[in-house]
This record gives sequence, C-alpha cells and structure tokens, in this order.
Amino acid sequence: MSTTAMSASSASSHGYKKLILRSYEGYTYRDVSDHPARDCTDDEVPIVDLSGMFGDLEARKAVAQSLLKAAETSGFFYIKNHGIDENVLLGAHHKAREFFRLPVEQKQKLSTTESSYGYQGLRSRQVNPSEGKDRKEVFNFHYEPQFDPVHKDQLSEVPARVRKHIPNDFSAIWQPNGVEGFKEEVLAYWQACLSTARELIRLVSLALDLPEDYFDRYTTYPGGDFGLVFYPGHGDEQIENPDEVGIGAHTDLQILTLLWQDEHKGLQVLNSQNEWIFAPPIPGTLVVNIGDFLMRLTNDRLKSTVHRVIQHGRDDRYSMPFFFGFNFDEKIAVVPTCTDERNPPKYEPATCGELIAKRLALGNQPVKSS
Ligand SMILES: O=C(O)CCC(=O)C(=O)O
Ligand SMILES: [Fe+2]
Repeated sequence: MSTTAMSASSASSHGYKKLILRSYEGYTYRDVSDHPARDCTDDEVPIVDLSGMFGDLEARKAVAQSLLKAAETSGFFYIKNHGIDENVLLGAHHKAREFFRLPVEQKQKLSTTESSYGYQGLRSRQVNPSEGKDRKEVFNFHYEPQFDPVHKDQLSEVPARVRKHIPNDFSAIWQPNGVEGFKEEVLAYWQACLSTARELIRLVSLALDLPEDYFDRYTTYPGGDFGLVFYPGHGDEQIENPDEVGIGAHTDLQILTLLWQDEHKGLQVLNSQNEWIFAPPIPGTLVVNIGDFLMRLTNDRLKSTVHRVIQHGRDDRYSMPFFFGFNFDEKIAVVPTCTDERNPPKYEPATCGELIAKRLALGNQPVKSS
C-alpha cells in the first residue's frame, strides 16, 4: 500500500462524502454515506463453516457453494472451523501485544528503508488519499521460501525469479527485539495462514466449476504478506477527530485476505448502497475477503470490497491480516468459467506483480479530487 501521505479534499454535502480510492486502473471515486456505521446482518457478511473442507469431494463442494454466495455479494465472510490451532493464533497475538509495548526507539530499530518490511510507526502511512493518516502501528513482512514448509528444506531449488523479489534488508527485521520467541510464534501463525489459504483457493476453484487444483500452480511461491497491526485505544482522551481512520478505505490487492481481529469492533465494509457496515469480531472466526486480483481473474464475478478501520474505543485493538497472492510473475488470464459469448473477458492476462506495482506507484502521484 501507499507509503506517501497526500492531502485531498473530502467535501461533505447532504450526508455524503467523496471517497478517493486507488485501483489497478488509477484513481476511482465514490460518494459514500457519512452516517455512522451499523452492524452487518448475517446475510451481508455470512459465516461459512469450513468443516467440510477436510471432508470428501461432496462435502468440499458444499462448502465451496456457501463461500461462492458470499464472495459474489459482499466479498466478505467469516470462516469458522478453519483448522488453525487457537494456541498458535493466540501465541502470535500475545507476541504482538508485547512487541507494541516496547519503547518506540526499540521498535524503530526494526524499520527498513529499502522495503516496506518491519516496523511502521503511528500515523506514518496514509492508505487512503481522501482520509487522514492511519492511526496505527504495524509490523509487516512478506513471503519467504525459507519460512514456507513446502520449500524450507530445498532452498537451493528456489528459482532466481523468486529470489529477485526478496529485498536485501529483509533479515534486519528479525533480529532479537526484546520479545522472547517473537519470530517463532509469529511465523508459526503465518505458516498456518499460508496452509489454510492454499486450501481455501482450492475451494474457490471448486466454487468456480474449475478443477480443484486449477490454481495450485500459481501458489508455489505465493504472495504471503502479513501484518501485526496495533490501533491504540483512546483511553480517557477526548476524540478530537471523529473521522480519523485506523486504516483508510481501500481494497486489498491480491487474492484472499485472512484477518484475525481481537474482540474490539473497528472493521467497516462499504456495501453496494455506499453505506459503512461493521464486520464485528465473532469469537472463533477469521474474516476472509476477496482481493482485486481475484476479482479481475473472475471477470468481476467475485467482489473485492472497500473496507477500513475506525478505532474510537477506549481500548487498544489488535489485528493480524494475512494477504494471500499468486506467484508474482505468472501471467494469468480471466478464468474460462467466468466468461461466455455474452460476457467476454474484460481484462488482458497480467501478473499480480505488475498490477500491484502499478497501484503502489499511484502513491507517488498527485491526486485529482474528482
Ligand atoms: O485491521 C483490520 O481489521 C483490517 C486491516 C486491513 O484491512 C488491512 O491491513 O488491509
Ligand atoms: Fe484491508
């Protein structure tokens, strides 16, 4: 996402605000209700029970159908019975809590200049050009073959085209930081997410009437960006700016996002009536949402939906998003089952890497407000 703060007007009139969004194609604009968000209904962001994902083909197809319905409407759903060990998940969360409590100078030692790896401080980023700076701290990292259980024992076989995407300064972020077991526990959860995402994409194939392994060849060295995110609570402080965002409105860039959120509400999803709805935390679930590249590959059938976080509670909020993507350099066309004579492909084959680079480059360009 963008690393450059910019200012642009977000004039309010008749209960609507103009929202500027970054997309692969450039800037897009939406008039969005400025009414306070309400909670989503069970239909808008449904719970998909993944138990059947580990069953026979019939059971897998049944789960795929419920996933498809959600992916075609709001593009957001909760998953339960996802198979990720609660202890692994909470292990990473507890390390995140310890990490963000470290003195800021210590956290800043884990910042990088070449890449977006490592620590990013409070209000140092602005994801949305028409909202303010993000009131959050983050510890980020990206896919590394050496952490992927599929490749960690055959690192000499990692192709040069994959190595090319690993920045030189990546290992700096893993130096000891004062939190015992930080790297081990965080990576254990990242690995669980990676394996769940590789399973989920097989369900997506089934849902789209494709062979179950259709996308497998695109997930050998996949995108696996991860963030520990900390939205500090306001405690007894007065909220000075009711519009201040934790993370500004955006769509996720890649294939699927798996988001763990703690018990504090904050995640808002923009529905098709341009109203904000909360996707509140539900114990035992992760939130899954479709990314821009999957929307494109399905000829816009699966929806990549705008979302943001506003954290105005007294308490701190923590979340852990895992962004699953396809191999960065693989040119992929719109899938055959999402097109026909009346609905030809809207997009040329493209690589995930080139489109992401295009969108990130927008962060360095001036914004037109309409
Ligand atoms: O923290 C959250 O609940 C959502 C974060 C998010 O949307 C992102 O990092 O892309
Ligand atoms: Fe997001």
